[in-house]
Amino acid sequence: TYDYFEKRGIPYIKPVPFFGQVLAFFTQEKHAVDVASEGYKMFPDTRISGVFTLRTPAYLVHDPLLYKQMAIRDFDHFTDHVSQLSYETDPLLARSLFFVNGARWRHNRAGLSPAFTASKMRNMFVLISKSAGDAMERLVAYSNGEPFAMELRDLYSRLGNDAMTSISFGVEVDSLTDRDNEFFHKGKRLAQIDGWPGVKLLMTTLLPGLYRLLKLGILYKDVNEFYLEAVSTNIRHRLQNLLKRPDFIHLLLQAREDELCCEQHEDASLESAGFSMATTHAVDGDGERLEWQDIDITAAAASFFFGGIETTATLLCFMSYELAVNPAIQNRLRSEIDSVRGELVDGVTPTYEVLQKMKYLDMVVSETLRRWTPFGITNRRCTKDYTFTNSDGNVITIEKGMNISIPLKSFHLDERYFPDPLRFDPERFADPSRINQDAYVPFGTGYRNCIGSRLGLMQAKCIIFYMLSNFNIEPGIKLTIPLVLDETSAGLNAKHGFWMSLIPRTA
Ligand code: HEM
Repeated sequence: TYDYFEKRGIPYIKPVPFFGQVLAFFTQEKHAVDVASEGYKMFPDTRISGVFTLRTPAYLVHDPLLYKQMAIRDFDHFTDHVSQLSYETDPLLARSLFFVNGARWRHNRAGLSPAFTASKMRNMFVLISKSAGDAMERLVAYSNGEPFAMELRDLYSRLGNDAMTSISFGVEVDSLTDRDNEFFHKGKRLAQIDGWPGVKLLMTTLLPGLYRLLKLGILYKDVNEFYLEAVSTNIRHRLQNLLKRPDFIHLLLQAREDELCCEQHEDASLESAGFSMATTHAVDGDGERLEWQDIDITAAAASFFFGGIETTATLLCFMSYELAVNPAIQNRLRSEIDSVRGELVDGVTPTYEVLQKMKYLDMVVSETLRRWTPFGITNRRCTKDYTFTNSDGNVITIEKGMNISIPLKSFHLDERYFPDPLRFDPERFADPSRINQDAYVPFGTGYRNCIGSRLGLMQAKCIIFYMLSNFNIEPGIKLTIPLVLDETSAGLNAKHGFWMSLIPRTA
């Protein structure tokens, strides 16, 4: 087994017997993303290297251009993600967009894309802004004009949970006051990517065979049941009372009736949600009509929740950290916020259009996604043999069935693409034409990139707008500087939390 890459002349990390390259994953001494991307720095001149996960050979892409080719031009060789969940153990996630593959993915992606157009997002943004604005009012009241300490991962998880519960499941909750409400409790379990669920999630990509063999499920059983019941009840209620609300359930019900389509004339001025937004590539669903049972609608909503909550909270946490330790950047961003306030009807509530044109806000967000990539690695499975030439002239054929990892974080921290990569510097994005767009991929690239990039960006921008309108963010006493990362989480997190001091601007 272990001579697989040797025979093909492909650089690879010498495996540890039985464990291959992933021993550190089991001992948790290194973050899983870093374990999986270890070869990237070791072999700087290759386009691809070899990895052994236990005894199975797999590939790691080093060249962003090769990733782009696989994701766009040669997409039909790489249509699938690596994980293969079963309906039996993961009834919701196995039906969700990230985890479905083949023809089913194509139909789902084509069917769901119209729910993410700019005008749909603008309509939905009203719900997001209301949810965040109401929460911020409560936070301001809580502060009573005095500075207070707060752990921001918890705060942003609550804000994100409430906003996503509103737009994904059609229910309004207030997790700042009603701290143990069932939607927050279940939502936390749904989006949990540390502890045992995180280990299982990592296993689906690092050790997919073992995961299936052990018949593990990622989501807790009670979470699957809770959301299925909640969404089915919500759907019945809407149909009986002819209710309409600009959220995902409404759009997915339209999809069920075959009424969901892109607007004939999308307003071009709404299109971009910023530099980092993933370009959309139309996927053809082969004209086949999808049956949207309640379980499919619940699965789609749950997948938006699962894919969107932690990633967006991570973006907000690290952005707040950088603003706290770089007060000049924070002040400049706050000045930009104050400068657009006159354009808002009530001087307080940000609109989609106003956020969209805030350049410095976009620079700060884009740089945070580069420096602290929330989703550090993605993957593809080779679905048809693929041949390309390596940098040394060696012709390589990736065989059907092989797994491929794409180290998004490594691209972002590679000094060949981003000089002085560990420095947080929004100025890099002052002139986007100077950014290597193949190497800047926080939302992945190609047909299977993130479907929710516009939503994630607008939500994060909205929340930070409210935060800086009301508070100065300063490092709290319990904050570790520089941050110590939690090596055991499947996502990106601070080991000791994001402890900040929030100083009301009126103080
Ligand atoms: C800052 C926030 C976010 C980041 C950094 C992020 C990043 C990513 C990345 C890197 C991928 C994999 C792309 C690939 O394999 O090429 C992905 C896929 C996905 N994301 Fe996001 N995401 C974010 C927010 C969201 C939100 C808000 C949603 C919900 C609507 C969402 C839903 C999804 C889904 C459903 C997929 C799978 C797409 C497919 O397989 O067709 N994400 N995301």
